Amino acid sequence: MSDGADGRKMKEKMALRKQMQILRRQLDAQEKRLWDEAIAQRLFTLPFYERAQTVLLYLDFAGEVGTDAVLLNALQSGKRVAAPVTKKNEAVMRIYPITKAEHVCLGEWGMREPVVEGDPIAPEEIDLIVVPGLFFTPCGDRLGYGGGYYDRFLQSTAPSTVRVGFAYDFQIIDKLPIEPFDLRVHYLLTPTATHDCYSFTRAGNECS
Ligand SMILES: Nc1nc2c(c(=O)[nH]1)N(C=O)[C@@H](CNc1ccc(C(=O)N[C@@H](CCC(=O)O)C(=O)O)cc1)CN2
Ligand SMILES: Nc1ncnc2c1ncn2[C@@H]1O[C@H](COP(=O)(O)OP(=O)(O)OP(=O)(O)O)[C@@H](O)[C@H]1O
Repeated sequence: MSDGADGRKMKEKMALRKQMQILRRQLDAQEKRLWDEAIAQRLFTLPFYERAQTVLLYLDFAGEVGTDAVLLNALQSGKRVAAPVTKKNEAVMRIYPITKAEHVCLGEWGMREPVVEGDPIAPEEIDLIVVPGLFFTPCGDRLGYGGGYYDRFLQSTAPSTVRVGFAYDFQIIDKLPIEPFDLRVHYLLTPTATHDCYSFTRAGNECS
């Protein structure tokens, strides 16, 4: 019986992923730049960004909300900036520093990754994580590509680590199929709104 319910959930997630991958690829380049800038400006005004010393960013691809402006701002502000490195045959996501915006290469999944130099950064050292997602709810639930990379990685971060999602307004929906291991984002930033999802990240707080 539970197999049937799990199967339905998986199918629902796959359909949502397909839908968003198509939608995002149709974005108008100029509109996308304006939206990316608006989201970055929202982040820059938030006290947890100012306080963060180590920031984990995803390096955007395939219509994801752009993070390059955040990368530059964080480097200029003297923060330690890092991004994930993933291998197709490995379930773990490793985090490496980016000291210069140009120190980026293409990884196995076709996404930009930091050029690996020295040791990875331990998950507990990260103050702020900008988490990628295809869909979010206003309560901070998230649907990613389905690799489970972020779900697993977030379990190993410190309780004080702030998770923030970046999304275009059309990526926000009321409800998402979620799993027991899913961790919500604490804040969700869109070009038009800053959602404070903190109260929903505590156990037992239902998203209505
Ligand atoms: N920018 C960015 N970096 C990231 C992630 C992400 O979501 N965004 N990840 C988050 O976990 C990790 C990589 N995870 C991945 C999980 C699945 C697929 C995947 O299925 N790719 C499809 C193509 C998708 C498309 O073109 O839109 C494929 O290769 O067929 C790729 C990467 C780490 N780095
Ligand atoms: N904490 C975890 N422990 C063990 N397995 C996990 C964990 N998190 C995710 N997984 C595995 O990863 C698979 C994908 O999870 P899910 O569909 O939630 O991905 P996602 O959140 O869309 O992707 P991502 O986290 O990469 O952005 C799940 O089927 C599950 O088996």
